[in-house]
Amino acid sequence: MSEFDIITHYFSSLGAGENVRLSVGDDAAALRVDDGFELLVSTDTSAAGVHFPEDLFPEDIAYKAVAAAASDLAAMGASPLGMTLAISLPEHDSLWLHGFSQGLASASRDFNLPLIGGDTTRGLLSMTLTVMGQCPEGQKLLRSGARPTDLVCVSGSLGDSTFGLSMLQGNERGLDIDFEDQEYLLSRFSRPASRIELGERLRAQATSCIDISDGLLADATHIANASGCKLVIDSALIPLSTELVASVGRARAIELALTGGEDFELLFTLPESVSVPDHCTVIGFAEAGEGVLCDGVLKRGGYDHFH
Ligand SMILES: Nc1ncnc2c1ncn2[C@@H]1O[C@H](COP(=O)(O)OP(=O)(O)OP(=O)(O)O)[C@@H](O)[C@H]1O
Ligand SMILES: Cc1ncc(C[n+]2csc(CCOP(=O)(O)O)c2C)c(N)n1
Ligand SMILES: [Mg+2]
Repeated sequence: MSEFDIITHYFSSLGAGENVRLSVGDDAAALRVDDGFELLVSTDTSAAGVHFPEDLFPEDIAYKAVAAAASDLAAMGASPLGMTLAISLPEHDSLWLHGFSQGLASASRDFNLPLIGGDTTRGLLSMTLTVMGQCPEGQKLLRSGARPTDLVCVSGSLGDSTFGLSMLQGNERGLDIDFEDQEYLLSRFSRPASRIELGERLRAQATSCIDISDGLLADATHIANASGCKLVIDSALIPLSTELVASVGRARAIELALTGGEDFELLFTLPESVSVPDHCTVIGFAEAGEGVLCDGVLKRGGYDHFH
């Protein structure tokens, strides 16, 4: 199969969407942005051995890569318009590519991101997704707007994904974990959610927002630094899944939530007057100062590619 056969066979049928004017097949794609909206663009790489174990199911590799990229649109309060995929493949493996394109199709549907273009090359397994979304002018969510007295909130539950990865890597064999809990925790790593609807709901309400990709402490530090204030967090308030607590106990679950990363939940600040959305939890507040104070101690930590 040639490069162009691969594109035609696996990557050319997911490109239709409400705002897509021109899709796969030309030298560039064209998207329409609605009147009064602005275009938001974000790009994310997923590399074998760095973002996923090489032997993860290809369906999950694709799904996770799209979810991780879509999560940055959610963090900005953007509504999805489309995505491009630059993929490098070590070889032509039709079984692998079939699975990959199935996962890509599911994620494209779930996150409302038509695949409008890309690039296909030979190389170490890696994919770079560029996602595009739109937001009414002036309503996008930034990291920089948190103000003293704002509430610090987080969606969903934290820590599941990093523990799911640890299970996949065979590090948790000593634990006796219920089969359904295992399934849930693994899926939180390989099929993460992306909180697009929550991001849209937070437009013009949240004073700051970020998605949790590097871990709660690291991403809270990004909000604190960008906003020029301190975030005060009570670890006892961090939302944890019953599955994670049943598997590792509360103390380790909190540690995983603080530093694990790839939960792809939203961390945001709200003025006290705004009601907290469903499935979100208040874990602290903002005050004058700098850094992240967790249980009375200034803390840092989380995932860093070069540490
Ligand atoms: N090589 C680069 N060239 C230009 N800008 C970059 C580069 N790498 C990162 N950035 C920009 O730096 C900022 C912070 O990037 P970072 O990767 O920490 O955020 P993110 O995209 O939310 O993270 P994640 O990759 O976990 O989703 C973003 O605005 C990003 O676009
Ligand atoms: C095989 C394997 N080892 C480790 C990890 C954990 N991991 C990789 S990147 C990242 C943060 C976000 O990255 P980025 O900032 O590039 O989006 C985390 C928590 C993984 N997913 N797979
Ligand atoms: Mg992000």
